[in-house]
Amino acid sequence: MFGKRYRDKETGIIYDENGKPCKSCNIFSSFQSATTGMKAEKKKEVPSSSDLSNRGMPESHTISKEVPDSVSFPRLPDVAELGRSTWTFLHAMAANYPKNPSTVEQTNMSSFLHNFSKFYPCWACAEDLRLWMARDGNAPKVETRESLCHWICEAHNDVNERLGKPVFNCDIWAKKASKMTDE
Ligand SMILES: Cc1cc2nc3c(=O)[nH]c(=O)nc-3n(C[C@H](O)[C@H](O)[C@H](O)COP(=O)(O)OP(=O)(O)OC[C@H]3O[C@@H](n4cnc5c(N)ncnc54)[C@H](O)[C@@H]3O)c2cc1C
Repeated sequence: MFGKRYRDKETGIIYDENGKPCKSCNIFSSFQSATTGMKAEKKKEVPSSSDLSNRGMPESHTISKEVPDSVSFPRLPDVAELGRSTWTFLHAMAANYPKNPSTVEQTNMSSFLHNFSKFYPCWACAEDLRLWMARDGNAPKVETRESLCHWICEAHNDVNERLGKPVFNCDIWAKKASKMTDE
């Protein structure tokens, strides 16, 4: 089914408009089996909360009210863990942004990035990002997928520079990143 994004209800695999499995929407193993022509294991149905009651079940099947020790509890990430996950998200978002976005999509992306710079959980990082964005020529470049990939790379480089880390060549990065969904 080309020209349209869709979910294959039978396999659970999600496809992009180019007819290829969406790299950012699937678990890597499902993606691999789809590209090698194997049929992915059908996703198991998640029981609804009403199915989870113990009504009519033998005692051995009753659901414990206690949380098992193996469950890890939510905790706040540190700046590096948060940063790595966030850069992964931002670069992936740019690589999946429309190649030729509509005016509405451009406005929405620009608003998202301005709001992101207000709510990023490391407030000090967010403050620096807002200062960087306010400088001449640093407003979000949302006109095309490639321009957005370039802009996120430049934003990342600004932090890299401040932290004394190597910087990327954003011209090369943006060309590569904006074609990742076509590979
Ligand atoms: C908006 C924002 C602001 C931040 N501000 C601060 C701060 O002020 N102080 C602080 O200590 N930390 C800050 N961080 C976190 C910091 O950027 C790093 O994420 C963290 O230090 C972990 O670094 P890392 O070496 O694992 O690689 P990361 O910088 O997290 O990068 C992950 C991977 O991305 C790739 N990469 C690197 N640069 C680029 C680029 N320009 N374009 C494309 N890919 C690239 C590399 O392969 C790298 O391994 C910030 C994070 C964000 C998202």
